[in-house]
Amino acid sequence: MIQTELKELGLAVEEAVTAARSKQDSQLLSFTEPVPAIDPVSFFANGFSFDGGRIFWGNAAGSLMLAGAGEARALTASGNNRFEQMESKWKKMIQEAIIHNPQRKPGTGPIAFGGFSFDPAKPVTSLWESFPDSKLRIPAYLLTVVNGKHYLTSNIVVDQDDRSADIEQRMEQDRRLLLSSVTLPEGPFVSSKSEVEPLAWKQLVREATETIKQGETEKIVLARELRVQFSDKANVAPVLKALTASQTNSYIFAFENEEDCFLGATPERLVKVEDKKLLSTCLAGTAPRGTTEAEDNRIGQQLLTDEKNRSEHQFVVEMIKKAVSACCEQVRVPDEPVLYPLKNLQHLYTPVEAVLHEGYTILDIVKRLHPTPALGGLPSEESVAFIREHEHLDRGWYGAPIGWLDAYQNGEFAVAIRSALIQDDHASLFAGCGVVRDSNPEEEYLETNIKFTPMLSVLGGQS
Ligand SMILES: C=C(O[C@@H]1C=C(C(=O)O)C=C[C@H]1O)C(=O)O
Ligand SMILES: [Mg+2]
Repeated sequence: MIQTELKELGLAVEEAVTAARSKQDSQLLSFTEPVPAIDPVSFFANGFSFDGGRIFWGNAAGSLMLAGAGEARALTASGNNRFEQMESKWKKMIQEAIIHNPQRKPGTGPIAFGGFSFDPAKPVTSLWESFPDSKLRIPAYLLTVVNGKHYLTSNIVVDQDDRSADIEQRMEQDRRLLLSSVTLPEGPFVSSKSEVEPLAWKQLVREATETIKQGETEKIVLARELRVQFSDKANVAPVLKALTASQTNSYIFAFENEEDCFLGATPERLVKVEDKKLLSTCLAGTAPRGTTEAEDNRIGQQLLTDEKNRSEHQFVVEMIKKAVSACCEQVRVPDEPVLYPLKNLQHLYTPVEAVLHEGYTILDIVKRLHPTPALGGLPSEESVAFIREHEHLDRGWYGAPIGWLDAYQNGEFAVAIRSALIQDDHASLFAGCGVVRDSNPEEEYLETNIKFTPMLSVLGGQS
């Protein structure tokens, strides 16, 4: 990494052009500067015409938001060692970049943002054909809002025959467009919806409980799909606006790939790393919210003591604790879960804190954690094999890590649940649940129904 001391954009661009000429290859320049406040959803909306697609991220704490437009570079990897491949591609790219980012705030500079498929060994159907096994994108333009301060990072690929003046002019035009105020278009409206094979899904839940009773596994997470048709091509920006407003306590994410957009509001952190401090989350076990405070409390208390839900949860705690302990010190995990309330439902929640051992990166942790028993099952290999063989759904990026990392060893990945894949005038929504020994197919079916509601309502499918 060449950390430039240059203050002026013009000088940085000239330095990049000179570097491109001397190595006779393209040069990535990343230039970060403070900018006046702008709503990240407006920035996202303004970015619709940039090649490659847009990205969006808002963390559950509300302290970091990212909005990106265009694609300066893309890193892809496939197969079993996709996390290692990604790590080495990312390191190489950062080493060769010219980076101007005096303040080095988390989530600024040349970040890589993207996701991974749930199971690279499962055949891909046409549904997810534009989403590779794994893809991290370095957006051309990135707005970072961190602790209320706004930064713009421009990631520019400079070629040997580029002229500095032309590049600066193009950047000036782009930033004027992206930072301008905008009126958001109308959100989508669902004209029809259809559940994919609900009866076959319930039957599969029954089969999973049989498999568990035979002692082959202890927990298997099964998911299903709900398809919705819109009256017109769907606009994503107003959906993000609605999710940000309605789903507090959740990570709001979007990854647009050309015409398709995968987005959601997930409560489930996989891992966060900042200054070597690691946070992970065990989230499993579900109940609805009550309509009155008294009813809500009663349901919550029941959830906290319910054996079936506690067992779903405990499998996750044990696995995450073990995986984190293998590469961290000072691992702290409370003995008992607490409630994690969301708009439409509540979960059992156990936070995990630790300090990363020297030499480990966030992608090492993502690799060790994915899939946790919150999305795969326990033991992992057997439950994922069951899902691969029996589940009809092509999960694609659903249920898998989505998030970002920066050049300073910070990053955060969430588990992409409560999500939808929007494709032009239709979308697929995904929801799953943890099947254990005494799961009841009808109850699990109802649980997945509630898990569809956060996305369904912002897509104009429910009041
Ligand atoms: C699989 C999903 O959620 C997971 C399953 C849960 C459960 O079965 O209780 C709860 C939270 C998540 O771990 C989903 O929302 O699609
Ligand atoms: Mg459950």
